[in-house]
Amino acid sequence: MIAHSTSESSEAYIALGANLGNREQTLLEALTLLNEHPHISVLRCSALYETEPVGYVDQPAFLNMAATVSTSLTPELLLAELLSVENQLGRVRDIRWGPRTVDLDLLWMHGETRDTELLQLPHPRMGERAFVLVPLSDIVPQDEASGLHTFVHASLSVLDGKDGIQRWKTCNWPTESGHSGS
Ligand SMILES: Nc1ncnc2c1ncn2[C@@H]1O[C@H](COP(=O)(O)OP(=O)(O)OP(=O)(O)O)[C@@H](O)[C@H]1O
Ligand SMILES: Nc1nc2c(c(=O)[nH]1)N=C(CO)CN2
Repeated sequence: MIAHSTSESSEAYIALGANLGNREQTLLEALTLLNEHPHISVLRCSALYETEPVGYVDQPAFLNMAATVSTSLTPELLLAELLSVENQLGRVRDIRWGPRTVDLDLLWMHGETRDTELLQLPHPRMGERAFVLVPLSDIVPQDEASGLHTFVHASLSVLDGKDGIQRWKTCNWPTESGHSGS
């Protein structure tokens, strides 16, 4: 039998990015849609950061943020929900690392590792990306026993710096929660 969810909840960390359309509204709407899932609760969100594109540079600036969720879903089903929210919000996949209405990456999940084509966990590129680490550092608690706090700060200290990352706005979700289409 395939396990769809466990009786216990785990914390998971998600990176969000957008550089097409109304970037802020799309990110907030992504949080709203995730939170509407019966087995996902959004617990914390970082500030919104405006970031220069990395990888494929000929594209508009991104807004990036990070969020903590509590979920009883397996990592595979949480990823499926992230991909579903991307699709609901109009994500089209064409250029690798290219422009997108929204990108939701599963960064880390308590006690879980995966190394399949579908899902790599922890996210293999998170330690190289200031646009992920800076928002994540807003929401990873200092007393976090998993080592994630240490990982985030150690990775940030060896990156060239935080150039191209500007704190843009405090996240007011759920007060300003975007529209979920209803
Ligand atoms: N931890 C993960 N989070 C999100 N997607 C993942 C993860 N591990 C593997 N994937 C797979 O990667 C595929 C491509 O994801 P996506 O198009 O968002 O990549 P990208 O954001 O362009 O690049 P990157 O993977 O470098 O962030 C997804 O369909 C998913 O199956
Ligand atoms: N600044 C920034 N650059 C990127 C981003 C992103 O979210 N922010 N996402 C990418 C593919 O995951 C590629 N490059």
